[in-house]
Amino acid sequence: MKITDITVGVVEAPLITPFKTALRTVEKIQNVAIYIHTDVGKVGVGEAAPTAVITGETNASISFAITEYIKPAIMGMEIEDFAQIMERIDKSIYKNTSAKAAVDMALYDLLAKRYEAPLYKLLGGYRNELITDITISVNDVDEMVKDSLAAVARGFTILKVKVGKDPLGDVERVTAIRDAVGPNVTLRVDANQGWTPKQAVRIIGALEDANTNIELVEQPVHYSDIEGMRYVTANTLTSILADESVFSPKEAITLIEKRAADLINIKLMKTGGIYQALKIVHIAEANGIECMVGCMLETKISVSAAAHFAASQKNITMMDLDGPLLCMNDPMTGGPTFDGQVITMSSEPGIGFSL
Ligand SMILES: C[C@H](N)C(=O)N[C@@H](CCC(=O)O)C(=O)O
Ligand SMILES: [Mg+2]
Repeated sequence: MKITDITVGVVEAPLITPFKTALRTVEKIQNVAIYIHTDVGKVGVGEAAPTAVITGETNASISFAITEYIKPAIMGMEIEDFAQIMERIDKSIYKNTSAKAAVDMALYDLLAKRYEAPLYKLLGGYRNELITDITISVNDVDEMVKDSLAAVARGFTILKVKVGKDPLGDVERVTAIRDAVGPNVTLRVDANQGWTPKQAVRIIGALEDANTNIELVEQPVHYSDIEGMRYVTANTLTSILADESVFSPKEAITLIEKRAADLINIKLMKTGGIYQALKIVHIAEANGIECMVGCMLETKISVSAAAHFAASQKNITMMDLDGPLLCMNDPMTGGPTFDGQVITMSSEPGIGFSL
């Protein structure tokens, strides 16, 4: 199966409510969709999210990287020569991980279609159902409590609570949410780099003293402050999850060697796709570190690819794949179903979309 063309388009979805973190506020998803065409008429589909504050990429940079660098490097290649294609993509341009991720997932879509298997089965097929958390945007306490109660009423049992924008109010935010939702809801806290190491130890300690029973705290400090991550991990009892600090397998090795986190959040937009993500999950597994699979503000196209990856591996024990649940409309038919917190894998070949 030969690659004959790669075309780039746009995928848009207004969000149900504004998405707010310590890093940014977004009201509408505007991502890049890509289609890889082949000589046998099969088409692979992928998506890239321009998360400039995390990956440094924009819509324009993603489209340019794909059409001017990645596409020329792999045009005409046979899908079956998969590792060679991946090597060419890696060498075609430095970083640009979301652009690479879109191409990588479209190629995996084609590879699985070639062998007539659902992608998650081809990758390892560990489970066929996933439970995702849902994000509670950072806002005033009352609004976050209201949003948390609404999510619980919709059946969500795991909330990912965004903090870090106003550190002085964060203990009150999380404590109020715990009081409102009761003890049976799992709370994850994501500071998106918003705290200093000392603030993080103080805030997490206060949450521990208040018996808020937080499952984990994600990326408490600046992504480049690995010593700060180590300090927070060493000085708190709550599990610390690295997100923005880990893009590549090498960064995962450094983080693990320095004991700078207890857990790793893998996102295809950070790794450059499934091929590199598999390396991170295996490095982590060999070191006894469990992984989450997360997403950026992404629609069902790329979150479905992430779901296939997450379903395939035993060592992926946490899912933050709520992108499609935050969108007003669904751009695709077919693929995994997103029904409340339950994501169910489908038996269609590839990622599963009807194109
Ligand atoms: C959408 C997901 N739940 C999430 O929070 N992802 C990121 C932030 C992504 C973004 O700003 O687009 C995270 O930090 O985990
Ligand atoms: Mg995060």
